[in-house]
Amino acid sequence: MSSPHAHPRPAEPPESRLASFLGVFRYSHRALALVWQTSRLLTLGLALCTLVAGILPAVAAWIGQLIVDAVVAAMEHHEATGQVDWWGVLRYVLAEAGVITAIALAQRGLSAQQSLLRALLGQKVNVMILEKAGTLSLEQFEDSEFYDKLTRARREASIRPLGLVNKTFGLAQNAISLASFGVLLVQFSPWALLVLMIGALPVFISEAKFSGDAFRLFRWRSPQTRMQMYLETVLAREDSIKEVKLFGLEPLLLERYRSIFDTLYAEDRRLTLKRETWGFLLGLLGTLAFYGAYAWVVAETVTGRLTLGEMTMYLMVFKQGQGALSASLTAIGGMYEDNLYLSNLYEYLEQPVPAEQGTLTKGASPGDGIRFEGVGFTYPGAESPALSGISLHLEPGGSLALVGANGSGKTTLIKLLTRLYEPTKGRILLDGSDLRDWEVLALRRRIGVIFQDFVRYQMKVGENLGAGDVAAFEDEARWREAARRGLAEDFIADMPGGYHTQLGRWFKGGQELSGGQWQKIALSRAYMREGADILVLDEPTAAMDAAAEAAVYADFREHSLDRMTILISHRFSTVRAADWILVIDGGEILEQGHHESLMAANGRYARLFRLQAKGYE
Ligand SMILES: Nc1ncnc2c1ncn2[C@@H]1O[C@H](COP(=O)(O)OP(=O)(O)OP(=O)(O)O)[C@@H](O)[C@H]1O
Repeated sequence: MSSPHAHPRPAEPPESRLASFLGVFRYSHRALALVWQTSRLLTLGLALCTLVAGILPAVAAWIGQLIVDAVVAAMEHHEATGQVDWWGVLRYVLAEAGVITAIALAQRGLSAQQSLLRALLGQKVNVMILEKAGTLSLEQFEDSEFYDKLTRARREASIRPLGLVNKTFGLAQNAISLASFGVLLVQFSPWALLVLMIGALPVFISEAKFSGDAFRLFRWRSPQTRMQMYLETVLAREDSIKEVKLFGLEPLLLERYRSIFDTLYAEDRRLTLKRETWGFLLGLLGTLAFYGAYAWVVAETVTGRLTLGEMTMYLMVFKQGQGALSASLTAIGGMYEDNLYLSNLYEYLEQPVPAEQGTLTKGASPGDGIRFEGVGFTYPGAESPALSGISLHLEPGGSLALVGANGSGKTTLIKLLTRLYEPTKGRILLDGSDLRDWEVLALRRRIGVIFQDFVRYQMKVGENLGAGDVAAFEDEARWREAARRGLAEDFIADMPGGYHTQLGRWFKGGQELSGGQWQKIALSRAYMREGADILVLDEPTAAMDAAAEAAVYADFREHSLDRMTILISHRFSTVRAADWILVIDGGEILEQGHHESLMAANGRYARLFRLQAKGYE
C-alpha cells in the first residue's frame, strides 16, 4: 500500500474562467431532469413556490412603503380636519399580512415538497444504480476506479441530486427576489442599482472560483478517501475485527487513517482560509457599495426628494437584498459538492456495458459437451497470460478434475467456462457452439456452480439455498431436497427456526454457522439448479470433515451419470476418482490422463499424489 502522499496530482484540463465560473451549474440541468422524471407534479409545485417566495418579499417591501406614506397622509389629514380615514390605512396593513401569509405558505410548500421529493428521488437513484450494477461485467467490478464510483454513487444517492436541485431553486428564488428588488430600486436611481451590482459581483466570482477549486480537489483525492473508507470497514466490521484484534493491528491502521486525514485536512485548511479571506475582502467591497447607496437614500429623504414611505421601502429592500445575496453565496458554496456527486453518478451510469450478442438456447450438436480449443486468457492490465493453449473435451456423463499449484489458473478456467470472462485467444464450445453465441441466461441455466469464495447471504437458511435457482427461491420442497443432497439437512433441522432461521449476524436473531456448515449450504445451493447438466465445484469440500467429504463424492458418482462435472481440489483422494485429470502449471496443461495413466507416467501428478499419500501413512 502506498502512502497517501504518493498519488500524483493528475493534470488539470485547461478551463476558461467563464467555464470555471459556470462550473457550479454544470449538473444542475441533469439534476433537474432527474427530479422532473421522478415527479412532475412536485417539480412544478416546487417551481411555483420558488417563484412566489422569490417575488413576494419585494411586494411586501412595496406595501410597506404604501403603509408609511398612507400613515403620514392620514396624520396630516387628522391634524387638519380631526377626522381619520381608517380603511385607507388599514387596508395596506391587511394586504401586507396577506402577503406575509402567502410567503409563509410558499415556504412551507417548498419544504414539504422537498422532503417528499427527497424520498422519491433517493429511491429512484438507488434503483438506477442497482439496475446498472446488474448489467456490468465482472471485469468492471474488479476495476478499483470503477468500484469507487459505484460505492460513492450509492452512499449519497438519496441526498445529493435533490440538494443540487434545492440549491439551484434557492438560487433562482434569491435571484428573482434580487431582480424584483432591482425593479423597485431602479425607480430611485439606475446608478444606485448599477453600483450595488458591481459591488456584489467580485464576491460572487470568487465564491464560484473557489468552489471550482474545491471540486477539483475532491476529485483528485478520491483514492485517499477510498482508503479511509476501507480502513473504517476493517476497523469496525465483525468479519475483520477478530483478526485485527488478535494481530493487534488497531494502532497501525488507526495511525494510517489519521495520517490520511492530516494530509487531506492540510489541503482543506489552505483552501478554506484562502476562500474565506478573499470572500471577506471582496465582500467588503459589496458592503461598501451597499452602505454608500444607503447613505444616498437617507440624504435624499432628509432633503425631501424621497417620502418617509419610500425610505422605509428602500431600507427593507437593502436589508432583504443583503440577506438574499448571502444566501446565494452559501448556496453556491454547497453546490460544488453536489456537482461532484452528480459527476460521479453520471460517469457510473454512463459506463458502457458490454453488449450481450448471443442468442442460442441450443447448441449446433447437442450432446457434444464442452470443448476448449486453444484457449488463452490474460486478465485486463496483467502482463502475462493466466491461461494459455488450453484444449480439452468433456462429454456428458464425464468428470474432469483440475489439479495445480496456487495461482496456476484453475479458477480462471472456471470463470471462462461460466462466461464471467471471455477468452482472449481460442474458443470454448458447448454442444458444438461458441459460448459467445449462446444466450447468457440459457447458458447459465445449465451450470450449477460452487465457488471457493461463495456468498454467505444474510438471509433465511432456505433462501440461502433457493438463491441457486431463482425460479424456486421460495420452494420449500426443493430446499429440502437440495439440503439433503448437500448434507445440510441434519444441522438445519436442529436450528431454532428450521429452514426459516435467519443466518449471519447482521440481523436480530441471526445464527452464525461454522465454515463447514456454510460450505454445505453452498453445495446444496449448487444442487438447487435441477436443470443444470454442468456442475462446477471449486474446492467444494475444503472445509468439510472427512466423513462429509466422502459422502459428498459418493453422491456425485451416483448422480452425475448424464452430467458433466468439473472439480477443483487439492485433495488427491477425491481427484483420483475423476474420469480425466488435468494438471495445470503456470496457466498451461502440464499433464493429462486418468489416475492410472498419470501414475504410470510418473510425472508431477504421481509425485504429488505419493507426497500426499505419505502424509496420511
Ligand atoms: N481478477 C483478477 N485479476 C487479475 N489477475 C488475477 C485475477 N484473478 C486471478 N488472477 C491471477 O491469475 C492467476 C491464476 O489465478 P487463479 O485464481 O485461476 O488460480 P487458481 O489455480 O484457482 O489458484 P488457487 O489454487 O489458489 O485457488 C494468478 O496468477 C492470479 O494472480
